[in-house]
Amino acid sequence: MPAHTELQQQAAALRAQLNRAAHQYYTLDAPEIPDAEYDRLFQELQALETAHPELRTPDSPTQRVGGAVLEGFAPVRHSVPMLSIRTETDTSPAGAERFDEQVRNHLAGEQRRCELKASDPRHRAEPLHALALAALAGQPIAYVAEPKFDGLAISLRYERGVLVQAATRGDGETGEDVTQNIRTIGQVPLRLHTEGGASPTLPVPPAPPVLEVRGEVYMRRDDFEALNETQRQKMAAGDKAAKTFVNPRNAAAGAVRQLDPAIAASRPLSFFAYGLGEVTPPAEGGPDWASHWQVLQALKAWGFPVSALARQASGAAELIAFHAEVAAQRDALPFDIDGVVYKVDALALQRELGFVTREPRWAVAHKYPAQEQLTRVQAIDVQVGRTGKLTPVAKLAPVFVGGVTVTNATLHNELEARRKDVRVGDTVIVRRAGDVIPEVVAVLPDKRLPGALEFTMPAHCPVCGSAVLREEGEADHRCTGGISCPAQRKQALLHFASRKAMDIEGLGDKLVEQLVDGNVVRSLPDLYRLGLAPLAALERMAEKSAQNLLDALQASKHTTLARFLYALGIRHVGETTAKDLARHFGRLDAVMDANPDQLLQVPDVGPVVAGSIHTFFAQPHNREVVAQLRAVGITWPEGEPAAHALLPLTGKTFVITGTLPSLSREQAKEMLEAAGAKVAGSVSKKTHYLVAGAEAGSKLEKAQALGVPVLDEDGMRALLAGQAPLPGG
Ligand SMILES: NC(=O)c1ccc[n+]([C@@H]2O[C@H](COP(=O)([O-])OP(=O)(O)OC[C@H]3O[C@@H](n4cnc5c(N)ncnc54)[C@H](O)[C@@H]3O)[C@@H](O)[C@H]2O)c1
Ligand SMILES: [Zn+2]
Repeated sequence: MPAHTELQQQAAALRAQLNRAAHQYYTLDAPEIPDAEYDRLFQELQALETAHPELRTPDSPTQRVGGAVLEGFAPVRHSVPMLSIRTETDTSPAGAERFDEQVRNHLAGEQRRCELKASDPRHRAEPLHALALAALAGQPIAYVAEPKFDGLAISLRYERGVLVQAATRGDGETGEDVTQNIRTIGQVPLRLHTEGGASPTLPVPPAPPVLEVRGEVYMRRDDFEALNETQRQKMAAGDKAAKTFVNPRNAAAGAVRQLDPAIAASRPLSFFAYGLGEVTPPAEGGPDWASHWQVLQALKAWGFPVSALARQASGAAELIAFHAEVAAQRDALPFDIDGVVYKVDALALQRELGFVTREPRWAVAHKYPAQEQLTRVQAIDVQVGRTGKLTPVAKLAPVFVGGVTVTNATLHNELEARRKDVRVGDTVIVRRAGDVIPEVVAVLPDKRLPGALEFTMPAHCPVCGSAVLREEGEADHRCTGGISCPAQRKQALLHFASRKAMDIEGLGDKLVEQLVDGNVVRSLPDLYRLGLAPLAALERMAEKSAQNLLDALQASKHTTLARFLYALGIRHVGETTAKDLARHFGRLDAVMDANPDQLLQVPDVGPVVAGSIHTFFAQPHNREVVAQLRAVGITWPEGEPAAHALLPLTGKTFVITGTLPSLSREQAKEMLEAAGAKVAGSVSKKTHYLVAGAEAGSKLEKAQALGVPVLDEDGMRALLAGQAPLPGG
């Protein structure tokens, strides 16, 4: 048993560590350690203080909630404090059982106090609530189970149904006035929906004079990824102020606690309501809730988003089932949750249970495996993708995060790796949430080993040795080896075979791996030269599946030009662009021989895409691949060559206005477009002709002012028939 002063020092050290982390997290929205690490230290301190209550100090993080009010925000005093929730970190079902047991134990304790003699100071005068007695008699307790959203708590104050103030939790007693920022969140009603209601099936209670709604502001994962992608692009473009966010929670907290509402407005935030603060009921006909579930229904009726996952649950068994069910959905949810919350449903029982320091006794947060963990970088590898993009990947000491063991985490590109300054040997925070690839989000600088070297991108492709290039204004480095690079060959084959490309069923990862590694397939046309015997000789390949693959290859030979173009894996040519190209040019040769100017004629093709297509077909080896693919029998129906370029009105822009004598505007538009013209919605300097009918208004005036030639329907028809000279053209 350590000496007492030693324990004191241990407690003081933990408190210092936790206080620093809490400041970083709550006040600065920039945590330095993962939550799991914080929770571990917190529990260590809690255990120490429980074993030795004399070590507890009033300023201990175990005795307080949240953080300080930031300078610049007006403080808001919460008339009903905003508390924390006790955390159950045992992620197994036992966590739910323990909570149910604790609730019962507390009620049993109260019952014993009732039974004591009136002379005993521990005696309790008023009897236990009937629901408590029922629970003690062995009836399952009614709970509500909800997801625990990973965002930041907000209190919304409505007076006579109108949002008047929004505040953060702060230290639980005093929060920050963030009304301006919260108003920018579309999901937060500015006025309670009391008439008609948000849902026609729910009875809508009248608005109480004062209603405080408590809930969580959060950022959806897709919004978060998009925000970080934008930030990365800004950084690549040289914006020094831009930075990426560690996780959706911090991005959301940073946006809400932002002194400039314009910035807050530009960050995509969402909201879930889950409870109430102060409520002043009207004299009569006001809310008369008996349960938390009823409160949630009322919130929904007033127009607040309430999670569809929230559910009534009877006894520990149903809590356990809920925990498991939501766990199974966790990765697929559009937002982060770090656990579920169980709440005693009956408000009378909640009152009976009351609070301890910073937490209600009637609720518990039952956690899931953390989505962020600490681990060590053992190496930084560079992977080469289908298009030759080089991605630095941190090889990690295996770590259980977000429910799976992670050994790789992306560093995106050299710029990101350097900005985060990830080095071999570093202790880092890894995040894995949902389907997103695990990511190193930050380094713990204190734990860096001496002599650790800064990361640099290799000058040569680690797979094929070709030179590595970074295009002007691009964040990514690329291998210049093309499909001669084995890394790109595998990916090129997989892409070629994929459903939206040549759709070769049965040609998956494992097989491609074997075909390329075994040098059986060196280029795309090799696929169509495969014989039954060598295929059937491959690992995990029976003659039957080999034959199936040959059949699939045979079937894939009849395709469309769009699929074929997409299948070639030309950089920047996705499915849509491939379709546009096929429609525009009709024939493959026309695409291959098009110069960038001609490519720019294709709708939605810009200079970058045009350049990429042109470069691709300028490579002799790519033309060779195409020729061989055609030689092995790949065919598609070819259309009219470069039809538009030969039409009489190609390159001319028309605007149509007013009522034409015999044509609808839509018909006129179709006729013009069939002749190669573009039909625009408004007149500008770039307009070549205005076709005007009766009651032409401002467009006619504008055309006249700009000197744009004006045609009537007959004039247009003449032009289409090639009879009139092109005036002004
Ligand atoms: N990484 C760090 O350095 C660091 C530092 C301090 C705290 N933290 C993290 O912050 C958390 C600390 O807990 P806390 O005291 O701030 O509160 P908490 O997050 O554990 O629990 C209370 C909060 O849960 C939220 N919540 C989400 N869904 C809810 C629901 N359905 N019903 C009710 N409440 C719901 C509310 O915002 C409420 O304020 C822990 O997860 C801890 O790891 C991390
Ligand atoms: Zn290469």
